[in-house]
Amino acid sequence: MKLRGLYAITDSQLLAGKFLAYVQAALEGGVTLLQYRDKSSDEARRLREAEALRNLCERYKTRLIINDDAELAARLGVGVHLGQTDGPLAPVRALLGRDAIIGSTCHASLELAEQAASEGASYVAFGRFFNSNTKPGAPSANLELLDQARIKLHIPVCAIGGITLDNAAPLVAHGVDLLAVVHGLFGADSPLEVTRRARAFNDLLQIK
Ligand SMILES: Cc1ncc(COP(=O)(O)OP(=O)(O)O)c(N)n1
Ligand SMILES: Cc1nc(C(=O)O)sc1CCOP(=O)(O)O
Ligand SMILES: [Mg+2]
Repeated sequence: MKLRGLYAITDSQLLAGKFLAYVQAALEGGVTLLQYRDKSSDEARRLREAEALRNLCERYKTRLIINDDAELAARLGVGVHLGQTDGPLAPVRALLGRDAIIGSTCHASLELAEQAASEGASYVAFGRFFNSNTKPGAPSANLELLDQARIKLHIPVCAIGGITLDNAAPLVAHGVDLLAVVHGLFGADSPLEVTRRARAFNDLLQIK
């Protein structure tokens, strides 16, 4: 199955007090991948929330990805996203098995992306493409990189960083498969608006 569509990423601060309601609203609108991103060290809460997300994802046939934490991903039988400082990919592929989705942050580097692909990444993520509320200091990437990536890479390409409904179209036109979004999806005033945004991202990607 080729990975293509909206990649919703949770944010513990942004979703405080409305976590499951907003995630469910996004799934209702259509989400290809859901990433549980929680940078805290509260292991008990992380396990509880990740289990709740796994149950929700099963209902909506969405694939769950855990940010940073391969052990938690293995425990739940789901995928993982690894950044450049989150450890090597190959042992995680061995731990999670060949069918697991493993993503790799490659910033604006095709070399990192080719290396990740050779180590068994399921997709590579480039970013950030725009100003990001969630991670303002992330290194920036541009559209030309996506053109190169389309030529050189044979795995799905994800774009991240400040993506909204107003700026996502050029990313799609330059061949992005996955649009990874925090604020542009979950920074909404109501669950209904989250669902509307998810549907609109899918329309941009021509996902039914
Ligand atoms: C889809 C996606 N792309 C990039 C990242 C960033 O990963 P990383 O560089 O490890 O930074 P943190 O998210 O861990 O702060 C991501 N999480 N997801
Ligand atoms: C987690 C993350 N990683 C990035 C990178 O460029 O690697 S940008 C980012 C934050 C994405 O959130 P928002 O959609 O609110 O900008
Ligand atoms: Mg990380």
